[in-house]
Amino acid sequence: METSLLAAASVAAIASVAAPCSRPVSLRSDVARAAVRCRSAATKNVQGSVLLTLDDELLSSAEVIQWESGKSINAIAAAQGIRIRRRCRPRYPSEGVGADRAVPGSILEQIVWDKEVEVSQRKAKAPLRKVEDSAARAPPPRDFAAALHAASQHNDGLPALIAEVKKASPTRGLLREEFNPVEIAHTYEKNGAACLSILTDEKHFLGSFENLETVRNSGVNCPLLCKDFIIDIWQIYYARSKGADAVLLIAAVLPDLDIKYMLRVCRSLGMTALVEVHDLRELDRVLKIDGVQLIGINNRSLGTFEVDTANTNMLLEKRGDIIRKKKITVVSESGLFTPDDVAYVQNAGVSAVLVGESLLTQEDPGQAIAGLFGKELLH
Ligand SMILES: O=C(O)c1ccccc1NCC(=O)[C@H](O)[C@H](O)COP(=O)(O)O
Repeated sequence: METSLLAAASVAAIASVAAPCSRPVSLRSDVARAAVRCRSAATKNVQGSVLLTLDDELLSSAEVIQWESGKSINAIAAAQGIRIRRRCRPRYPSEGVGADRAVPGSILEQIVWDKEVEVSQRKAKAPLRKVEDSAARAPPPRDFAAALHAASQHNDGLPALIAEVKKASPTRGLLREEFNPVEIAHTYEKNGAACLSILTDEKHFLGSFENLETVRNSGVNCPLLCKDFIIDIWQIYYARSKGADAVLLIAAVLPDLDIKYMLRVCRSLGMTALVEVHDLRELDRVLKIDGVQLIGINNRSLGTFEVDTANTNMLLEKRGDIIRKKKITVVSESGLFTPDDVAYVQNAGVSAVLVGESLLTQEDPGQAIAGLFGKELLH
């Protein structure tokens, strides 16, 4: 696995990461119980703020029992094939205290551990109630899924483009020396991008919420995906308050119950969730969750960084029928560089592509879009 300067620097930082934060697991159980009790009314969480009005049961009784089973969240996640261990969640005796917990098993686990510390610090400065109020005052969200659908219908037969604003990444290090997110965003939109993906993770991607907010306020019209590693609903409200129209929910990180819960939070805010999978087990988990509109198939393994567009083809060969039956829109993500790459994933059945590196590493990202598709996109 190629390690970048960013990854090396982060490994050094992980050693000093703060002790697990103190968010009690019981909070989740309390919310779960409250959600079950108040199925058709506004639900208040233990901080007393309104989470969302439930139009149907948020959690089945079986799921509440699961939370209250005394099993650790990591044990529940591991049973779903999730290899990312959560550090900030209290450890149960059964999980042991071995030194193995000090070293991340993958860059994704490292990102999640860093994210837990970051979110904990942000929440200390801006509690959920405050961020909910900010989100409520933000201009209404744009329809991310509708923008993709419209573009895929009028892109002269080509898939819709989600163009990514990303300065650096763990695999490639610094992608673009001269990085002006607003300039890149406008160039993308002018050259046919249907939506934009704005990296907001600072530590591993040199992104920021300031970038998201300035792009939103700069007159860009297309919907914006806050590209971050969501582990807590607080982040969804915060992204909305900064102008995001969509967020990414990564199945390799989030257990089913988190995804289900976060989908409802997104719906309550009028936002779209792009639910990302990499393998068949994750796809099958997500296909069992009601309310999923968009599935992103990441061609990059977030564990090994290997990138293979055949991943999109393989998963759609196996599950394309059920996806079409459920009218789910599929986005192929990562490792797309040429018109042949785009044609390959489109023939597999996707109607949108998410592209970063191949656009950002070229002098003119706008011309790079025409190069990627083999012709200019209609816009
Ligand atoms: O891009 C990385 O190195 C990376 C490493 C670990 C987790 C996520 C990572 N990237 C996020 C993405 O999924 C990509 O930014 C996005 O799909 C665009 O991919 P690309 O066109 O290859 O830049």
